[in-house]
Amino acid sequence: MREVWVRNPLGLVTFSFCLNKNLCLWFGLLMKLTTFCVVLNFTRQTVQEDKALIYEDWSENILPLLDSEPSKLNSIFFGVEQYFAAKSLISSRSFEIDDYHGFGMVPLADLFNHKTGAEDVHFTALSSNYESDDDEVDEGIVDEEALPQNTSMDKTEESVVSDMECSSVTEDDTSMLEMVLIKDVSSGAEVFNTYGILGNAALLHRYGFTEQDNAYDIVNIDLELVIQWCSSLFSDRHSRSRISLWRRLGYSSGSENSEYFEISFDGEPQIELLILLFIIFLPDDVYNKLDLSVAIAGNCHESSETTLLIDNIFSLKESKMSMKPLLTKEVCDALLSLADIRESLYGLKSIEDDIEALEKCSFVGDKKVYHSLVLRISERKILQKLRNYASKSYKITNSSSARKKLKRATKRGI
Ligand SMILES: C[S@@+](CC[C@H](N)C(=O)[O-])C[C@H]1O[C@@H](n2cnc3c(N)ncnc32)[C@H](O)[C@@H]1O
Repeated sequence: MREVWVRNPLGLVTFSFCLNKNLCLWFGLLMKLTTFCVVLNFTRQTVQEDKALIYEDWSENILPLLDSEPSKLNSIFFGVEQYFAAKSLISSRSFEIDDYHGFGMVPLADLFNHKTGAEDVHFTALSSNYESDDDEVDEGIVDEEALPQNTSMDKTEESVVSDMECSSVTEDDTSMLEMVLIKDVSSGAEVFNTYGILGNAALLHRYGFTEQDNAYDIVNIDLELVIQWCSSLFSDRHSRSRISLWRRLGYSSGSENSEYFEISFDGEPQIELLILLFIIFLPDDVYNKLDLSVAIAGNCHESSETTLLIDNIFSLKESKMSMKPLLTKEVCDALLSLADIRESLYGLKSIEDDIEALEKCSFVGDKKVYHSLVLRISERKILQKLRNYASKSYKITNSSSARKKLKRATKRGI
């Protein structure tokens, strides 16, 4: 394995890593073995699923070695707890390099701490072999031409760079990864990378830390929780049939036992949740018509009313602009109830108690307590925004329908 300094055509000083493909592939394989999902939507279920997968890996790959006779492994170092610890360490220091290399641990690249949306360095693929359908293969891989043309390196460093092994780097070298400084960094300041656009639960799960005021933070509401709430208002039969229709309309996602809805940092619920709540509150006759239309199949709807409803629902999926019709009083009240039920999962302590505890807690002292408090507070603030969203949306929808009623009445001369 070797590393070289190179200058790219734009004059950016970059540091390239020569990847040992076998090493990368090995770690890639390791990552795949445990199917560690590097997706935005980390949830409680993801943590549980990952734990189960890691346990499965350990049982399949390590346990037979321990059980084999004569075993050369000291079981003290190869228990499941040790396996979890090693796996966490690897996971916190590896990332998806690109489509070609998959997951890997890149020497030096793991030096950088993460900053959401304000990183100083990017990793770029040198060779066209890395190119995927998208121009950007992952958050760290960028188009060099889009980068700023200045660099914080001074002349002395540049000349050192040009003296080095530039000639050994070719455009088609599939083993090269380039690190580009994308903005000036003051001398002595920390240089940050980004591990991606991740909410606090994802950061905590994968890397063991959180960020205050993380604009990509989200809260998940499990489908299970929605089902429980629904069953408290309606019969089980009602809940089951409405959820089934929602699924048949194609709005469910993920596996049946790990479905959830996201609430964005601004408190906006995922449209799929609004559609489900809307379907739950449909009057029986409208529900029956819709159900029949869906059963009859595809697009040959019998009544124009049903067609309109389905069309509305489908166009809602494409455009956020038309979310308003979904925000009926019942749906908004349901959102308020769901926010309360979700909040009750944090236990008896109020958000104010959490804020007070965070003020007293030091970042360096008890990291676990610190980061769990940041996560709780951030999520609870999002739930508060969800409540504001529900109250505000209802007021807006209500006042606009009141205006429409007034207009109609005026036209009729009432
Ligand atoms: C790839 S390493 C980064 C370099 C690391 N600080 C080191 O000591 O080599 C990833 C780990 O660094 C820590 N880390 C990275 N960014 C952080 C941040 N913004 N705040 C707190 N810890 C961070 C976390 O422990 C994470 O698991």
